[in-house]
Amino acid sequence: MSRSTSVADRRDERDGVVTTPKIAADPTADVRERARAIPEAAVARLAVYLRVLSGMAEQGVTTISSEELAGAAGVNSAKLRKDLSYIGSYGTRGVGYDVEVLVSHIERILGLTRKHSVAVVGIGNLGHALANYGGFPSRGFPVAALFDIDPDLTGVPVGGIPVNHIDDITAVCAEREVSIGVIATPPQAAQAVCDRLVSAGVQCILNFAPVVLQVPDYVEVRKVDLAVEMQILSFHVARRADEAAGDVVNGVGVDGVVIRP
Ligand SMILES: NC(=O)c1ccc[n+]([C@@H]2O[C@H](COP(=O)([O-])OP(=O)(O)OC[C@H]3O[C@@H](n4cnc5c(N)ncnc54)[C@H](O)[C@@H]3O)[C@@H](O)[C@H]2O)c1
Repeated sequence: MSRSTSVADRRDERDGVVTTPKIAADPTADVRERARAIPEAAVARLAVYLRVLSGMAEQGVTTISSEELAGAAGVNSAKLRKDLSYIGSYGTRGVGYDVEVLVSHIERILGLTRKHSVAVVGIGNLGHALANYGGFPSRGFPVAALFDIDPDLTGVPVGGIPVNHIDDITAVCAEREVSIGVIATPPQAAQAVCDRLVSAGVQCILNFAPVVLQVPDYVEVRKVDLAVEMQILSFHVARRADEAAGDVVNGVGVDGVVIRP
């Protein structure tokens, strides 16, 4: 009995809905179809669920309720159930989700069934930290190549990998089958580095430099900006303070207690 389809079938029975299970002739086409329909924010949350579930699997946990998983991932359980419905995982009432099955569903949707070799370009403060971080390989992203323009860094091992000169980027990326390029150069060098990565056949770019990159349509770019994250935090703190002040003005204390004049 296939665990994933039986879980979905049981949900249909529970809800009194009779459906003919859709069996895709090509199972990978089904995964691609589902993946296209998932909102971007849900994709980010799926990655968080995967991290939590992988940690639980390592501790020997075999099933988990939506409330437990939602709590550990920091979302509410309605949102979690909605997110997991995008990938066709519904869980079983009273039992929850099979951790192993859910991990493999999410991995398939996120395209993690094969490894993605990573190249880091710009081996300064940030590049050193990324190259030395041991957490990427275990999650399917081995760091395979490092590049810098500084000739003094060429050949110097960082995190066990010798730095290559940026001029060798095409040959090294092809040889090591790099599929993700991480840009950790100063902003003024980032576009040229991006162009070189794209010419070398890299179609996924993670950009840490504070600059908007121009890329062809077939290239995916994600920008990481910790300052923006902090600005968002600051916005939420300010809004909460404004709301609390407004409540006091309107005669309601922060804990919902009515304040009498
Ligand atoms: N996104 C974030 O939250 C975040 C946080 C910290 C830093 N940054 C950004 O990351 C980048 C790196 O910061 P850092 O502190 O590590 O800088 P850094 O000056 O320590 O290192 C930059 C490295 O890039 C190399 N470099 C310069 N031009 C290059 C080129 N054309 N090709 C290859 N390598 C080249 C330099 O030789 C140097 O080793 C900056 O753009 C910075 O603004 C972003």
